[in-house]
Amino acid sequence: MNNRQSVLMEALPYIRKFHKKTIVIKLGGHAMVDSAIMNSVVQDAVLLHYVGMRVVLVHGGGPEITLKMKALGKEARFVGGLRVTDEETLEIAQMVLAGKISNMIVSMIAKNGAKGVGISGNDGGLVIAEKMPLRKMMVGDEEVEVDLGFVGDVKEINSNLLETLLDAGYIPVISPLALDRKGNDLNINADTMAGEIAVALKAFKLISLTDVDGVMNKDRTEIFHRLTLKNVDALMSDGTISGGMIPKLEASVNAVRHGVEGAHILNGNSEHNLLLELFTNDGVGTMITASMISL
Ligand SMILES: Nc1ncnc2c1ncn2[C@@H]1O[C@H](COP(=O)(O)OP(=O)(O)O)[C@@H](O)[C@H]1O
Ligand SMILES: CC(=O)N[C@@H](CCC(=O)OP(=O)(O)O)C(=O)O
Repeated sequence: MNNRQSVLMEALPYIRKFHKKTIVIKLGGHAMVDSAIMNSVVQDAVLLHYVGMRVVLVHGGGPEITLKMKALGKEARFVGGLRVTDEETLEIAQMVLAGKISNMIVSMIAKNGAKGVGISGNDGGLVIAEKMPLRKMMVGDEEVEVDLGFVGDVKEINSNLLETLLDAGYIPVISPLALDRKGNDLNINADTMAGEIAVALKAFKLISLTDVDGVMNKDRTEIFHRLTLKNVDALMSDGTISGGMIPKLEASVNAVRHGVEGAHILNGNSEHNLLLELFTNDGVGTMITASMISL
């Protein structure tokens, strides 16, 4: 077999295993800074769709929201990886996420020959959230409680709308926004949203595309290719994990704990990493599973 033949043959068992399985792919804002690279991610997603997977995209857009805030003279503040969201910030997030990024992804899907449908958690009662309770954080030596504002905790997912779209052959593109039970708007972390959606859809995989090669050790010299829930727990408590990696790993752990077979974190800035992670024996990023089983 030549090289090209062996690459295709290596993919075959995976293509067979993933056929008709649901895969939730989270496109992180940091992996969407270059439109050529983003197009390659969308191409991969369309390929997965055409080899028979049920593909759901959840997008972020944190860096772009921060840019828009700066342009309007507002400073962005994060607590535990979550954006402190006042009314004006919420409006900016809605404009950037649902108004711009979602549309852009749907157009890219169309250019690559499939049909995307852009929705947010607000649509059809997809995601019901509740304003997050006060969060504790350390300021110097002192623990203070911070109100994150219009930031939501996901309480309920009604996946009927998604199942209907998937059954009809569409690729849903979901913005991380939701309503509470009274219809008030909330900003949701995109990783949290993707994890909850993966659980509700009983997805086989949750893949998070970001701007680092995977989960790394404390001095960021090495990546962990395989982690169990126990390993993640240890990394979370020894300070190895910080910033935006916190909600990413919390979402991965939540998904795997509730039946998703594997949560993957990989670099979306390297072209076609998604295909390499799914269809090669070694993969490229970090795979989190309940225990050390081979998938
Ligand atoms: N142990 C770790 N390994 C890798 N990245 C980490 C780790 N701890 C914190 N991070 C940070 O998490 C970031 C990814 O999260 P985030 O910025 O929210 O990305 P995205 O916008 O793609 O969701 C990385 O750029 C890195 O700075
Ligand atoms: C509450 C909260 O933090 N919401 C996020 C939503 C976007 C997001 O999560 O984007 P990334 O995946 O690119 O980080 C925010 O406002 O930035």
